[in-house]
Amino acid sequence: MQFTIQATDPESKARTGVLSTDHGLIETPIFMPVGTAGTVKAVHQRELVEDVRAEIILGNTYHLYLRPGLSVLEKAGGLHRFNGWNRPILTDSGGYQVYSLSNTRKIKEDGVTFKSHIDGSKHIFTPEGVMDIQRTIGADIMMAFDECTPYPCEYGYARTSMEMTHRWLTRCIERFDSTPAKYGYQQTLFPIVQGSTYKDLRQQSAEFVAEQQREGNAIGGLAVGEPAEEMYKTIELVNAILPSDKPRYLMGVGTPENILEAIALGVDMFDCVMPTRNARHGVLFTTQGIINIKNERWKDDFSPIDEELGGYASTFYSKAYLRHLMRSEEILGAQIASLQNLTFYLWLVKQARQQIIGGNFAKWKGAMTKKLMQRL
Ligand SMILES: CNc1nc2cc3c(=O)[nH]c(N)nc3c(CCN)c2[nH]1
Repeated sequence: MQFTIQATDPESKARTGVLSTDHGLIETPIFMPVGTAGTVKAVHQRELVEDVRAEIILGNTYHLYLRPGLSVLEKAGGLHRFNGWNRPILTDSGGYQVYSLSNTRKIKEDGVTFKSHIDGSKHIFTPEGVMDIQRTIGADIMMAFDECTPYPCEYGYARTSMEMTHRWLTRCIERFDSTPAKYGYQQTLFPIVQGSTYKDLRQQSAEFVAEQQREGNAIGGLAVGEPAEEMYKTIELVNAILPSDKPRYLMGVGTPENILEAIALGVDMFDCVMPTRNARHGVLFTTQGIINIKNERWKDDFSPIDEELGGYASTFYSKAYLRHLMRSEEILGAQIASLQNLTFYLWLVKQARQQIIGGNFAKWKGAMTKKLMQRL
């Protein structure tokens, strides 16, 4: 997998690049829609390509392992063949999902035991096991098995957790480097930096991860409730240590403001459930600001959802109509709102990319953030 940096912003750490995989090219900065169980919720593959202009989507080891399960995915020839998405896929390694979904998890040196949130069955995820699972899913980019350190936590816990994540990373690398890709195209492994919000731990973790010299690196353990300022300080610290010629993926982030700030700090890849989750609750991100479409004020506003954004749903349907659908709990409402928010997120990173190329990203960022985060 190759990463080529194209433009850099003179007044910040922002840069644009192209990530080439066996399933095609990714232009960075990029937002990756989350397709947890093999689908981006309520969105067709064709809409993801033609309206959202998504370039890479996420899958989750935890969900796909439990359902549809490895034998179905293997028989299908991997997730790309199963859901028809023939562009790049990144899969998260399951640690975070076990942490956030299964309240019966136990963390041991060997791995994490948990009960399925679906049927209560008992399972264990080990570094080796999740490498094998991600080989079977067939993601172009696989994530190392880590513990997302909870926030806040004592220094001692953060260090112990980080050190275990480092030992698990060594086991992931050994397993990954000694097992073949299953479906004829290359896969790559990204390690994940932890260390909570402790400066020295974050430095240690970033150095350990950089030493592995992998083709891309991720920053984990953020967007877990810490103040935004803590997030930004941590990103700045870690990005000063991670190699600048490799893509940097900030996991689970975030709002439009977080994303623009992190791009200025040198982050290239993002994923977040916010666009799709907020959409299902009627909270829309638009080029004019944030709209809660269920609000009375949109009752007879027949203007398009987001004229400036372009794309089918945003220009074809009115605010009043979408409000009606959401209040009626019509499935179409979730579909339209999800398309709006995902198209917006891809639009946002594309705008950032153009501003970086134009050399005025830092100036543009401030005014754009203010406009996009205002509540209409
Ligand atoms: C929403 N906030 C958030 N923080 C994360 C941290 C990790 C993290 O530290 N490790 C892993 N493996 N995943 C994370 C995720 C899931 C990303 N799709 C996170 N999401």
